Amino acid sequence: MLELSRTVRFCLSPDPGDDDSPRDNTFASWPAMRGLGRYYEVQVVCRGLADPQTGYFINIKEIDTAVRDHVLPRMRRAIADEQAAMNVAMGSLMRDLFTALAPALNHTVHHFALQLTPTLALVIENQAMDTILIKQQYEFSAAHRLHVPEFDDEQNRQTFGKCNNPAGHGHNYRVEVVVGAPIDAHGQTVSPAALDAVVDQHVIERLDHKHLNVDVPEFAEQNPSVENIVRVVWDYLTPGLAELPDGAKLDEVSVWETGKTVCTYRGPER
Ligand SMILES: Nc1nc2c(c(=O)[nH]1)N=C([C@H](O)[C@H](O)COP(=O)(O)OP(=O)(O)OP(=O)(O)O)CN2
Ligand SMILES: [Zn+2]
Repeated sequence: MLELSRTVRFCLSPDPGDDDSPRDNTFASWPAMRGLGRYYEVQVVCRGLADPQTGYFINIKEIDTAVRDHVLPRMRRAIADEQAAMNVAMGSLMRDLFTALAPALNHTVHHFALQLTPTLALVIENQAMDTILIKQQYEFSAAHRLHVPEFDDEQNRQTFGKCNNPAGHGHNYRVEVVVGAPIDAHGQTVSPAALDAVVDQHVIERLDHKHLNVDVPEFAEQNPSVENIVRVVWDYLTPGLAELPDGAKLDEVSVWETGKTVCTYRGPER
């Protein structure tokens, strides 16, 4: 089985006057931005097998067309009224978008993501249509030192190199939290603002602008490596998420230590 992912970018304004723009070279987005329109990105992830002759599982242009024919008009209707757009039932909307898209792509869509801001995406999967995955990214800055007290100086230097510097060093850590949130009877789901508040209180407040080895009790006895940080963040969030509406569950946490290093944790059982 192959998984093919296609990103489609588009800009919307309540007035669809830009529908006649050329459809080629859509990397930047099509329809293009007009004035103070809105920018969106969707990711369609399909699963299947490649045709032995063409090597294609599905032509990416078919995915573009399906998104433009089925997702864009629904999104345009959803934003037509500013007040209604603010209160839209995001769970229902995601389910409607998926249900409209799936037959146009022969039901090969495994999941569909709507990127709402550079840091926030909503995801719906074909086998869990009663749940939305909310993915949000955050950042904190912290200092740390990698050091094992049982090692001698040479062993510490060999193992951790410049990361063993006694005065420590810093990173701008990026954290991505993925929460599975049930869609309620009104089509609503956990709001990103509610998730942000939990992450802020339970994670950012504890780690931001701290020296992890000195200020954070969880790292008094274990190294603040990215592997340990991601598990500590998971543990901080578990009680915090109990404050969200019933049934919201932590699905995945990722921590980037640098642009090149990321560690992901899906809990002790996965
Ligand atoms: N398995 C792990 N290895 C390393 C970790 C870690 O948490 N887990 N952490 C570090 C250090 O924190 C270090 O600060 C990382 O920085 P650096 O080695 O500079 O990483 P870069 O990718 O920025 O390095 P380049 O110099 O650009 O290659 C080390 N290892
Ligand atoms: Zn480091």
